[in-house]
Amino acid sequence: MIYYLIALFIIALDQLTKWLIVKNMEEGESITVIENLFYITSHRNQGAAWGILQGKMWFFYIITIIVIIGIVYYLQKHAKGIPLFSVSLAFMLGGAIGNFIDRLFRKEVVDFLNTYIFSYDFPIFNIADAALSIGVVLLIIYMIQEERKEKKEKLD
Ligand SMILES: CCC[C@@H]1OC(=O)[C@@H](C)C[C@H](C)CCCCC(=O)CCC[C@@H](CC)/C=C\C=C(/COC)CC[C@@H](O)[C@@H](O)C[C@H](O)CNC1=O
Repeated sequence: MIYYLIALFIIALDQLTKWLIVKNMEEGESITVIENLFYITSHRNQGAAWGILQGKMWFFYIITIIVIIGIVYYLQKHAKGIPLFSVSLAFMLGGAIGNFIDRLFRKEVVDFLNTYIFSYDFPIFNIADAALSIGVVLLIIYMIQEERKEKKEKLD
């Protein structure tokens, strides 16, 4: 149950930040937070990561609904009592729903986190993308841990 609250918190934070950007900034406007490192740039994306599949909203609706159903199923059936697994799913659930709300009501996704750390042209993203990516990373860590545990049990 607590994990749905984590997802809800992520959705609220994501939608609040996107609302602030839409309300207070023109598209394309950029605010320097840390010179050459981090900017807040108001940006819109009708596609997925790196702007792939521009405008294919139906495709995104279908994929996102499948992703959401899959996450809830795993949260209920397989992740009970496994905090790391549940948190990774909660982060992905929050992120997926956050962008889903944008795609439903805005027909595009609001992005504003503009960093130059990862690589020069790292795309501008939002809280939902960050939550999704963190969820993916946590899931990979969990799966590696599981792998090691199984190997160890086989050796014992
Ligand atoms: C993060 C998933 C993207 C997110 O997927 C979603 O919504 C899901 C729920 C629905 C998609 C239709 C399905 C996933 C497609 C797979 C994909 O895309 C490969 C992702 C790799 C990823 C590692 C997990 C790397 C990193 C990306 C970025 C930022 O990472 C911090 C760049 C974000 C900017 O291009 C920004 O403009 C994107 C815009 O906000 C719309 N966002 C989406 O489509």
